[in-house]
Amino acid sequence: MKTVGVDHIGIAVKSIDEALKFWEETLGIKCTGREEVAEQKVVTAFLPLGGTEIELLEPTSPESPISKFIESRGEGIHHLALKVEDIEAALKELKDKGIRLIDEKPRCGAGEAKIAFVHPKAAGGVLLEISER
Ligand SMILES: C[C@@H](C(=O)O)C(=O)SCCNC(=O)CCNC(=O)[C@H](O)C(C)(C)COP(=O)(O)OP(=O)(O)OC[C@H]1O[C@@H](n2cnc3c(N)ncnc32)[C@H](O)[C@@H]1OP(=O)(O)O
Ligand SMILES: [Co+2]
Repeated sequence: MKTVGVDHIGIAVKSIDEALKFWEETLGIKCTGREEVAEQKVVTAFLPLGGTEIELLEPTSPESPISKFIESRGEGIHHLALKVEDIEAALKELKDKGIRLIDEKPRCGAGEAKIAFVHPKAAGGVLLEISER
């Protein structure tokens, strides 16, 4: 599986506006845009930083995975996304290795990326996203 870098770090927040007061105003990291990803029940805000990005994730409904995460664990780091060259090949390789996958097929992510999640139990407690842009 060819991973080519950290695509982004996903951070669960109750309110992107609220969170930007810290990430933009206090730290000076600029938000380059927001995008709703309806399938994931989130609005995302991306803040490019040194070749990777911070992805702020705000839930759009109580059924959103982000709502559940915040309810049980509070706001904070939600997932790590690795950039891969070929997500189909990566998923096949992980499946062949018996790695527990949340998504066996890629789904639509922000910025027209193809994304898929590996279960946290298979990644040492980290929710791992793989992303092909
Ligand atoms: C827009 C897009 C993009 O970048 O383009 C995105 O990022 S979308 C980002 C939002 N979408 C997603 O997260 C989709 C993938 N996530 C999921 O399918 C779900 O959230 C799961 C990760 C399967 C968790 O589901 P759920 O909360 O219903 O199950 P659960 O509470 O029983 O959790 C199962 C076990 O995983 C742990 N767990 C849950 N969420 C976790 C997380 N974010 N990081 C690490 N561990 C986590 C729980 O503590 C529990 O462990 P214990 O049993 O030890 O207590
Ligand atoms: Co993500």
